[in-house]
Amino acid sequence: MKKILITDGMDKNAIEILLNQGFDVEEKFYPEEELKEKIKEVDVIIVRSATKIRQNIIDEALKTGRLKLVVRGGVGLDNIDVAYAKARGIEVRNTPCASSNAVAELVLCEMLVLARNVKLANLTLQEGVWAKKKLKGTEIHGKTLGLIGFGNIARSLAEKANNLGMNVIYNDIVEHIDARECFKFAKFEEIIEKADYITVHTPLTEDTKYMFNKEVFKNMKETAFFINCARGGIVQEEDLLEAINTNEIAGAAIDCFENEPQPIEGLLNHPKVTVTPHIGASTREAQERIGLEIADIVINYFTCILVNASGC
Ligand SMILES: O=C(O)[C@H](O)COP(=O)(O)O
Repeated sequence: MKKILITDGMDKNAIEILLNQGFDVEEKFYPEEELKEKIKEVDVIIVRSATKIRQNIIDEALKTGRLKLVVRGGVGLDNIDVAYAKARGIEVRNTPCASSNAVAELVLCEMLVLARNVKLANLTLQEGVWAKKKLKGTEIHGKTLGLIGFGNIARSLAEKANNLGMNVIYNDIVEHIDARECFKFAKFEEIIEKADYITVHTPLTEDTKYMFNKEVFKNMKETAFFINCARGGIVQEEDLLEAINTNEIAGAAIDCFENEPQPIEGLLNHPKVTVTPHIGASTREAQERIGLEIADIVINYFTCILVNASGC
């Protein structure tokens, strides 16, 4: 019987599907040292972003040769040493589209929260201060949204923002064809200088590490907001804090931190920074879609192996 280990949770219906297909499923988080042992006993491991599948874990798996498939329920693969695993015959898969809408909706929510000073309004009212006069906000309608990276999430967000009357400009490694000409390709520097909301949607790689730093924040508008629902590490967080404290930018919304689950204090406690604990993909709908896609990936993987083995 093929054994599946799920370490960061998975939709219950999808687990049911795997059980009904005859897989032996264990759902439990193992800290690194324990995972080094556990990984030797499983054929498949299913993770989100909390579990790290680094070379040391893969090396342990190779001692028994049982691990065949690593599935990332979600998009970012920066917690898995993909090339190392694949070079050793272990397949790695993710679910690249299933959570796009959920993350795009969170970014949209963050823009409105920033525009209308919702965090400050909450904090002051909870302290008994009726700060109505100080809380005059702005509207996102008519403002410019600058997207850095134009993959599935950014495109979903671009559509929504466009429907709400925003101008959308984007930068990516390639210029995308947009027949309706709703979204305009722009240089990175141009987006930084022009946009009222800058939101990053790239993976964390050697090229994007600290892409947002002192120099970049210095060139943003004083009224602009910065949003990161992509990955910590793309942003130099100390530089972001300084830019907000010196009024170089107006504020930020951060869902992904360099050091999770213990972000730096300065960001957590700042009245102009909205913080959430990496919940972009955490909607019921997204997790259902992710679960079903994972079940499909696992079932297809083993079906193909059987078909190939029988020489069909
Ligand atoms: O890369 C992703 O899919 C998102 O960052 C969500 O990560 P999570 O599954 O750990 O919430």
